[in-house]
Amino acid sequence: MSEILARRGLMLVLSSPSGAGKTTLSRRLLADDTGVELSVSVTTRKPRPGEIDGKDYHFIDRATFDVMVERRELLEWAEVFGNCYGTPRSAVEKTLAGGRDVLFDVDWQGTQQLREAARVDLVSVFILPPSVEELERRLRSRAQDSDDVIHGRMSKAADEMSHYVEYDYVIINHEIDRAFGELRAILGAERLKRDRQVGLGDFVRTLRANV
Ligand SMILES: Nc1nc2c(ncn2[C@@H]2O[C@H](COP(=O)(O)OP(=O)(O)O)[C@@H](O)[C@H]2O)c(=O)[nH]1
Ligand SMILES: Nc1ncnc2c1ncn2[C@@H]1O[C@H](COP(=O)(O)OP(=O)(O)O)[C@@H](O)[C@H]1O
Repeated sequence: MSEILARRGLMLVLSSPSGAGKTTLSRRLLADDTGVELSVSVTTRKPRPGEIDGKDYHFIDRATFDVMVERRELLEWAEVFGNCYGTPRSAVEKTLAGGRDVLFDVDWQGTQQLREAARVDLVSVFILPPSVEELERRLRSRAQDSDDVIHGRMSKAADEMSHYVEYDYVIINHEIDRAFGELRAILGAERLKRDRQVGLGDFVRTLRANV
């Protein structure tokens, strides 16, 4: 019985306009698959009701954020909707080295920076809403943002959605179970890519030697 081959961890990025469903999909994937670890971002945004410091985000002040940028402790960072967000470098490198996959919920600016830093490890997925009306309905149903914030995020949605062309895969989130099945299919296929399976050459040589 051959042991399960080791593999190199991949960087799975989910981006979408606010309200399209990336947090919902991320939480389901983390609950469903122990091989995936969330990259917990730092942000200067204030916590929303129910958000847990250290789990959803590391909530920090602007001065601390700027120090992390200066010390190059962030793999990428961006200003989004007037708040700063960034990916701490050390946790990502540790998870990838352990052969586990890292899940990122970052905007198109962060995805561009991650692609420049680690193109071969990156798998990028853009989540689209089924309609603008449904997007706004979901933002309002989430009831985590004020009317002003919702208006601001809707006004940015058109520009954000124009960046779908930069992503490897696109999921239209009509219904959450179907969208989650599609996300799992993408991850499953990407994990089986030949150049991510460490030790495949030796395994095949052994097979061929025993014919
Ligand atoms: N570049 C970058 N973007 C991030 C990071 N964390 C979150 N974001 C993005 O910032 C935007 C706002 O996130 P958030 O305030 O949680 O609102 P949400 O989109 O409604 O969930 C979203 O597009 C996120 O993908 C990060 O570490 N880096
Ligand atoms: N397919 C869907 N159908 C209906 N509601 C959805 C669907 N996907 C997500 N939602 C809901 O829409 C709201 C926004 O989803 P969320 O995951 O927070 O979006 P994002 O992280 O992209 O801003 C949440 O209340 C979530 O439960």
